[in-house]
Amino acid sequence: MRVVTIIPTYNEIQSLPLTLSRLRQAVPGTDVLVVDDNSPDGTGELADRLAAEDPAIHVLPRRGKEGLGPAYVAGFKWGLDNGYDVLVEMDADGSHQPEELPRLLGALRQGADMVKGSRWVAGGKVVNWPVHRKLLSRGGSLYSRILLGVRVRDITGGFNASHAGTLRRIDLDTVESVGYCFQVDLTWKTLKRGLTVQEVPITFVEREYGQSKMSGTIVLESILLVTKWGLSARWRRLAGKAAAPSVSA
Ligand SMILES: Nc1nc2c(ncn2[C@@H]2O[C@H](COP(=O)(O)OP(=O)(O)O[C@H]3O[C@H](CO)[C@@H](O)[C@H](O)[C@@H]3O)[C@@H](O)[C@H]2O)c(=O)[nH]1
Repeated sequence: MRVVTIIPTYNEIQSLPLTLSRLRQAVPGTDVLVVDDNSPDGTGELADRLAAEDPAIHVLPRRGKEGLGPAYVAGFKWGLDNGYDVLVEMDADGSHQPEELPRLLGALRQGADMVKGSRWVAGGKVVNWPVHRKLLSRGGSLYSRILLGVRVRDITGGFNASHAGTLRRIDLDTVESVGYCFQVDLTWKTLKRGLTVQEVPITFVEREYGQSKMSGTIVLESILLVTKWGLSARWRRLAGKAAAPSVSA
């Protein structure tokens, strides 16, 4: 099973080296793709230097800050073009623990089409996250569950693993979300295809270095897109054009 872990970066110069060394130690078999949006702090150049020292590390440089969604779509296309069987999403800032990746990969091996690291299932937790971020994350997942009719507890979570076949079934060119709503978008598209999404508990640790790129624009985009997808799914069901989505989680 050829695995690539895709790490999107924007201004992560302090966090990236430790995240990469922890990842390579915890899962020596994974290749890594850093997708950098021309970070002004030199993260891209640092990633190039690390890639020169380790053939398992690759870098996909992009023109400028275009958002998490386009960065992951570009990373997925690179991974599929290069023949990987499993594509992992992981933040650069240390909030996702590389040591937990083997459990995600194990669940994928046992048959799930997509595995989501989850803060909000039994056994999952967050460390040092401010109250407003906990509320935003839980509120976003609750809103998505109600509107989309799915059971996933942590649909906005960004520590995920998917089979190449799962991503091939999703038309990546139809991904419209630019910000963190991409995580909901990908999960929703997976469930809509009748594929299975399994949640595995993880511990999410607030970053020590740098800053979150969460913004009001990202929240607004999420509300608008989830509302649109939810209403359109209801309309299609009422019009008899679609079956109810799989609610498996
Ligand atoms: N290439 C690229 N990377 C980006 C961009 N914006 C953010 N990133 C990268 O995406 C990762 C997550 O960004 P953060 O800003 O650290 O996210 P967070 O606030 O900790 O958000 C958490 O909650 C979100 C909502 O639940 C999750 O979607 C996210 O994965 C994470 O769990 C980091 O590696 C960051 O550098 C972008 O425009 N381009």
